[in-house]
Amino acid sequence: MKTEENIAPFHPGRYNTLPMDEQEQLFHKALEARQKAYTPYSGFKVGAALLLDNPRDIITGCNVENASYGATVCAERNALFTAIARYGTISVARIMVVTDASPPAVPCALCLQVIQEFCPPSTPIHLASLQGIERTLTLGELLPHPFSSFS
Ligand SMILES: O=c1ccn([C@H]2C[C@H](O)[C@@H](CO)O2)c(=O)[nH]1
Ligand SMILES: [Zn+2]
Repeated sequence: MKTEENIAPFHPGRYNTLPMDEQEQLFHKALEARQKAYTPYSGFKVGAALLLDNPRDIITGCNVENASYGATVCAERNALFTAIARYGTISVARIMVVTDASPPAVPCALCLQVIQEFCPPSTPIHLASLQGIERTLTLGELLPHPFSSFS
């Protein structure tokens, strides 16, 4: 698998490093989740894996489409809602998103908006193809100006 170190857009030292075996585990969990995606309409399968702190756990999600297209749920939101349903309060250390696209797909703005409800802007989001991580950006880089009804 590709490691962050050999990917140009990733600058080593920008993020707390994750031991390679944990990074690989997160990637494989996201890949596994992706295989369960229900995508009869787009055929575009997405897997997401959240690495949680306290307790340390990995929660995954896949996209689930619907004949009423707007009822589709993305993999990232599915994973996040699953984590909240399980634990209530969560602390997300990082997020892995896997698709078969290279260059890698970026989470949609709806997902980013939902992620920012529960995660700080410093949260690393790994964007992976089937070969491994291709890019890592923070939530704040991907969504610098989230909607807030209080701003
Ligand atoms: O952030 C995103 C964007 C899209 N999709 C899914 C929804 C749909 O099933 C397919 C095509 O848009 O990709 C995700 O899972 N995550
Ligand atoms: Zn989305």
